[in-house]
Amino acid sequence: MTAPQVELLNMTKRFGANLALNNVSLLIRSGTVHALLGENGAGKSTLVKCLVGFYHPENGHIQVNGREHRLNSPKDADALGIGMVYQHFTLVPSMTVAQNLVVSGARLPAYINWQSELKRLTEVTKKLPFHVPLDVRVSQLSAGEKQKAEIVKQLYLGRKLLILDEPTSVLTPAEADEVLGYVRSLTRAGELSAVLISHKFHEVRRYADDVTVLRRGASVRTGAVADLSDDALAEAMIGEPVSKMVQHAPKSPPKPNIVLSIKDLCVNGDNGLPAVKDLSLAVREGEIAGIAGVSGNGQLELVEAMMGQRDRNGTITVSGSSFNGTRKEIARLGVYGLPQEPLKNACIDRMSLAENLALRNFDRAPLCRGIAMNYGALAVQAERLVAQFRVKAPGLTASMNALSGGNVQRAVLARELTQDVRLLIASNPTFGLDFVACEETYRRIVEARNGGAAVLLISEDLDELLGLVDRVLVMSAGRIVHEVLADCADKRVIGKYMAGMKAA
Ligand SMILES: Nc1ncnc2c1ncn2[C@@H]1O[C@H](COP(=O)(O)OP(=O)(O)OP(=O)(O)O)[C@@H](O)[C@H]1O
Repeated sequence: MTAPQVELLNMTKRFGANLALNNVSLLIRSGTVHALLGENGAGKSTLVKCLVGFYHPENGHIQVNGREHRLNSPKDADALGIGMVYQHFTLVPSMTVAQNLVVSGARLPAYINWQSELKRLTEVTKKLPFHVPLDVRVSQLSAGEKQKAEIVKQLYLGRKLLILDEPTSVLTPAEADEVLGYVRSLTRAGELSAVLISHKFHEVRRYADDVTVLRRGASVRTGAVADLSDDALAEAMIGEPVSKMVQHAPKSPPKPNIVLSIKDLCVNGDNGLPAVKDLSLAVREGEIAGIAGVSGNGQLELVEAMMGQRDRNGTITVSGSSFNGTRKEIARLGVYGLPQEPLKNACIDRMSLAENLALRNFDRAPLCRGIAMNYGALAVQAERLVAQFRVKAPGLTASMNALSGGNVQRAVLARELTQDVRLLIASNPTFGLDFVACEETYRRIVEARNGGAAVLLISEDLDELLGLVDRVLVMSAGRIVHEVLADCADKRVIGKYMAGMKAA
């Protein structure tokens, strides 16, 4: 048996006055998958970053197979066979998968024998239940393939404790099953121990043996997954009994006026090849139109072209006016967005939370008087939005960098959804959110629709999409290949179109 037993004991970590971990202990039994659950900002990432030597706790220590170790840097974790697959990608886009894997080792020889390395790599990938193309540049891979390559990299590096931070958010349900099923089979064979951070209860139930719930930096519940119901886990996460899901306001039928109209849109991807091909669609007032599709089928390029961040051919109009995504047009036409990776695409990470909350209206009264900023009004607005959307942050003046992933998402939601929204473009808006925040996001999107906004929702989560939208459009290889009213939608048919097949 080579899978280690790893124990974290009494870990305490502060960021300034913020106690991110408060005396947390965690036992990862040899050959098991241990799930970590917790609301956004509960301390999950901080805990695992201590385990990979990235953060240094003020107190506490780590034992591997009963022996105490001090992790001063990620190199120490590497030497112990501990590795992590992050939410963001770490592979070099301009290199092939094989090149990335070979140069990822901590110690590189002066001379690389590519032939023998490639042989070794082929041996590793041959055993996998999924395909990872070794000779393709990472920039050409879909998000799902990149995520699989990240996992293969860790296995190739010989990790014995693998930490997976929300690994399935960019995978289709079938891919998620392949990847997590494989990790579980390695743990069951005694070759690996694993930590799985996830917000999805069904994933925890299916793939994890044990679970620990963190709340506000403390471990509040731990045990075998089989002994804990979903309600018990949810209650441990939020600290009170869970009331049933938020009831969405009843929907009113969409109005005939078209808000967003896209005609014959063509957009190239980063590789210079067409990513969106002659795409046309329309979204009406009071309607949520959902774009379903496996990531990497042109959704990103479509959104970027709509928001003026990418060259395009074809026409886009909002409420009858030509739309190029300029700041003036956005304000005049009421176009707001919840983009993917909000820290990168919707925030200025070094600026404060309060400043980021004002990015849409800093140049309008009451936030500015003439050319002078009114910092008092900026703070009042930030306080109101933080309370209303329950953003947890070290303070209003903390930089966006200091917020947990889910709280960045909440802050962007707060900023975008409290404007006069006439068109909302939401791209995987619940990526990384805990279940309470997901429900809140759904409620607010539905409220925007019921208030008369047109909503274009792009989501790789088919269940989420079918639960929210009025009409589904399936995007595959840059085109809309299928369209159906949500009430008549058949998940299997949509799945086939998503996979590029024609339904019978
Ligand atoms: N580099 C940092 N500087 C200051 N505070 C930080 C830093 N990183 C995390 N924090 C704070 O520590 C707390 C725990 O954050 P952490 O990222 O560990 O939460 P999480 O459970 O992983 O959340 P999520 O589900 O949103 O990813 C939060 O209050 C966060 O604001």
